[in-house]
Amino acid sequence: MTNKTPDYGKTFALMREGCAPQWREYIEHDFVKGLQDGTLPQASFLHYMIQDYVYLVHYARAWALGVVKAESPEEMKLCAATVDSLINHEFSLHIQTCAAQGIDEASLFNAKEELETIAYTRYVLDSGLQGDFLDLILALAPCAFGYGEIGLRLKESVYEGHPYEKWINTYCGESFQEVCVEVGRLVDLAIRSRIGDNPTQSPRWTKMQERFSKAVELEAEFWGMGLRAGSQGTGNKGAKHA
Ligand SMILES: Cc1ncc(CN)c(N)n1
Repeated sequence: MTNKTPDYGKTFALMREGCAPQWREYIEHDFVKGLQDGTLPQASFLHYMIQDYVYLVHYARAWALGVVKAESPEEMKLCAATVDSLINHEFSLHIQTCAAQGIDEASLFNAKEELETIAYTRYVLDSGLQGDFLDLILALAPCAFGYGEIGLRLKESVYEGHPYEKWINTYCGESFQEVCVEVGRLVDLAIRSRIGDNPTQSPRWTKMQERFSKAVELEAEFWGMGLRAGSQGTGNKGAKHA
């Protein structure tokens, strides 16, 4: 497993370091280990994918809120490009994986949300509704950076026929990695234009780190929800359980 920190910008490196234990719990979660060695129960994976589709719907709404809250054309364009990448690319992985199990997109869209899904997505949306652009993107960023790092770490373990080959290839793939680099650029740009070149010296830094760290914790809870589903045998096809 590669442990090198990916280069997603200056803020990512600082924020990741600022919540190192929580970051480890996120990217080294048992769910991720199960994806890597293929031992994750299919029921856990399917339940997670259904919930993750719902998560991505709200996550795309939150990026669209970024378009609303942006304060420069570049910020606006980067947020709009991320909305496009989510809806027209990342969604496909979930739609195809679930379709292979007989679950269509309409059922995914109407799936019943788990508490962890509600907690994480509404936290992100509320960060943007009650806060400003920085609050919003700091709550949004761990999603991209974490999956980017996990994708790169798991890349070496994938082989043809690996049960989670498509998932791993999506997140280590060029197009998702490009999104992570662009999100890193956006976060650095937004911070520099609002609070300057030494953000850790800003009175706002502690709150900014808290915003990021909370989203990281919610990511680990989200994996936990997926694992529990497999152990309880609730990860079946029905939208009722979804
Ligand atoms: C919960 C979660 N976090 C992050 C990602 C990567 N976009 C995702 N699909 N789902």
